[in-house]
Parts: sequence; C-alpha cells; structure tokens
Amino acid sequence: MSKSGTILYLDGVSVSFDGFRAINNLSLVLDRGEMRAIIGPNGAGKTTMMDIVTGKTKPDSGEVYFNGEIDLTRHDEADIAMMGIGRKFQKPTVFESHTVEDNLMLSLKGPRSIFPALFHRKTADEARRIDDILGIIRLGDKRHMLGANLSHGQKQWLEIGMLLAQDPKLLLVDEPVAGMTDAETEETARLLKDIAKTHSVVVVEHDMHFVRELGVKVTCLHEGSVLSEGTLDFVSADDRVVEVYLGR
Ligand SMILES: Nc1ncnc2c1ncn2[C@@H]1O[C@H](COP(=O)(O)OP(=O)(O)OP(=O)(O)O)[C@@H](O)[C@H]1O
Repeated sequence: MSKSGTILYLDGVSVSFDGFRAINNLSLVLDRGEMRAIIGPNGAGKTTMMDIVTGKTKPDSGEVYFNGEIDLTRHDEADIAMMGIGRKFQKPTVFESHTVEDNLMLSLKGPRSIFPALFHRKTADEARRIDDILGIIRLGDKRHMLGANLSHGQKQWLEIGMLLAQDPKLLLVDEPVAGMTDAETEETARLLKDIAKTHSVVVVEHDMHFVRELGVKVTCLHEGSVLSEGTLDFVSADDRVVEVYLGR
C-alpha cells in the first residue's frame, strides 16, 4: 500500500512482551487530516499501539511511518515529539498552581524553561496563539483561573490546549471523556472536530455515545490486530465486535 498522503502508516507491526503478542501483525493507516476513533476491549493493544507510534515501545517487526516518509522505528520519544506527534494521556496533568494561560505559555513550542516562560512578556505572536487556543478549548473566560480550580472536564480541555501549543501535526488522545459529564462529553466531541479541521487526530475511547458524536471512521482492535474498520454503524453491526466488545 502507498504511504503517500498518509500521516500515520503501520504495516505488519508486531510486538511481544515476555512471549505474549500484545500487537500482532497490525496494519493501520490514517490519511493526512483524518480523525480516527480507536475502540476495543481492555488489553486489545490500543495503548501499546500508541506507545509504538510515540517511540516508547520499539516493535519487533513491521513498518511505522509518519507523514509518509519518516520511519518512526529509527527515532526516540523526544525526537518523535519534536517532529510533531503529541500525546495526551488519560489522566490530566495540568500545573495546578498556575493559571490556564500560564499553563499554555509553558507549553508553547520552542526551547524554554519555566522561569523565562512565565516572566518574559508575551510576544504579539504568542498572545495570538494563546487566544486562538483558549477559543478552541472553550476556556477564554477562565484564562486567569488556577488549574486547580477547573472542573475535571476543563482540565482535560486545558491539557488538549497544552498539546496544541506544541503545534503537533498528529494528536494521540487517550480516553478524553472518561469521568466527564454528558454535557462536557458532547462539547469535547465538538472541540475535537474543530481541532481535526487543521490536524490529524487519533482518539482512543470506550464511550460509544462520544464516538458516535465524533462521526468519524472507527477501528476496532482485538488481540493486537484490526478486528473491524469502517463507520460506527458498520463496525457496531459486525458480529465479532459485538461478541468481543460491544455485547459485554
Ligand atoms: N510492558 C508490558 N509488559 C508486559 N505486558 C504488557 C506490557 N504492556 C502491555 N502489555 C500487555 O499487552 C496487552 C495489550 O495492552 P494495552 O494496554 O495496549 O491494551 P489496551 O487496549 O490499551 O487496554 P485498555 O483499554 O485496558 O487500556 C495487555 O494484555 C497487556 O497486559
């Protein structure tokens, strides 16, 4: 299969831990600009797949390419982050004692340490970037609030904003709506759809209501490979998906 036009290209990828194949001949291709939802039961390999993409885990075999041309298996985690793959873990880890705006300032792309980042005057360009991000993450009116005082959902949005501040081409987002209210969940779907207008996005999520709101192609993983792929309606109607995941 051609890699041109892809932002993420995995083919025949396998990795074993102590003889257990967590990823088994996995092939998964994401077009540039696409948002994809990844579903699947516990232990299906979703986290391990993201660990492979971000360079945390090296595959035993298979091809892993970013942007159609960069062989990710040849790079380490720091390189891969610099090249434009950003990851958000499930649990939010914002700086609680800093304001929303300072959290974003600290995350802006570019070499910086905490003191210069907080005490230098924002350039006009930085101010504009932060305003843009605050708009996208729905926290414009909370910019001076301390991280500690945000709701769980708002912390997740701030962390998505911190990811955007690093200007990634591809965002990997792990279970963003776990623990959110229904209203926050729906807003998160809208927020990610906004981000997907200008970024490629992979979202791992168990909440099927949220996946439906995203309205994107779905890949169901099982035992380290793709079990089913297509629209949510197509994947949900697949007996094997019902058997191992949705029917449980
Ligand atoms: N470092 C490791 N050492 C040994 N086994 C591992 C390691 N990492 C993952 N595994 C195993 O690989 C399998 C896939 O795990 P993974 O965390 O990728 O699944 P998942 O789809 O993300 O599950 P969940 O929905 O629970 O997060 C599991 O059986 C897990 O126990």
